[in-house]
Amino acid sequence: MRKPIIAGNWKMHKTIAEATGLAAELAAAAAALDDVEVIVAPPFTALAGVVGALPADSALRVAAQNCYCEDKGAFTGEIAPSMLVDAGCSHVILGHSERRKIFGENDALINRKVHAALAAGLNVILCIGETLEEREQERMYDVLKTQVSEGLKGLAGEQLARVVIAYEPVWAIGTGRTATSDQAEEAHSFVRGLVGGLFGQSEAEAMRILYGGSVKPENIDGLMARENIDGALVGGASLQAEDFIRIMNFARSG
Ligand SMILES: O=C[C@H](O)COP(=O)(O)O
Repeated sequence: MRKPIIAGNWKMHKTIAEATGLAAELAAAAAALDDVEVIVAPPFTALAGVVGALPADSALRVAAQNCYCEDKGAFTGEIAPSMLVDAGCSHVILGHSERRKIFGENDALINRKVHAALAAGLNVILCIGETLEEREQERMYDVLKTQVSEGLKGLAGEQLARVVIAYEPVWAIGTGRTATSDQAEEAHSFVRGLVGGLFGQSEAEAMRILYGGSVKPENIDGLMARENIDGALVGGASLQAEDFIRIMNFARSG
């Protein structure tokens, strides 16, 4: 039985005060849910503040939205995985489609980041997903296959256990156009099969695969009801406590 994960990606939103306030509200709600793992990903500037505002035994975990693949050095503007650990993060999101598209990150760089993050002791949420054009050209399976095999390249089984995959069809992100639960289940089942082929059946069965793309309180239960959907990576609806708490609660009952 895979424990569901509900993760909120706050992207480039929230001051330190706003982030710590929201995190405190979410932590109180997460404390009542021992059957769902809840993660929030504030912007870099708010990470230490959010961690510091949480009780020591908080059920709410904190992720960064990105990191670099080196531990230190002359990399102006970048953040090392060890710095995220120092700030109190347990997770890092890597390979988000906004990083791929806007900042030109490719699978090779993302794979280096995955290795560096795991080596520093972080858990990784690896994002994958096809664009609308790739789907319409029936290249979706090829794209997912490349992103999974290149993103996870060279990992050992112990490392894979600290990786979560987030399937986020790019056409569903921030558009209000959620993938149907059939579309999402089809992609998740394909991704689980890929992981099985690369690492083995039991590793694939243990892997949590999250869906992301316009997840809301109104559609989370239909998604969570599907066999291969183990939670959600939520953008817009994670920015206010009420919606995100509703999503967390649906994930429990789903
Ligand atoms: O990381 C989260 C995704 O990009 C989904 O964002 P969204 O829920 O605003 O569509």
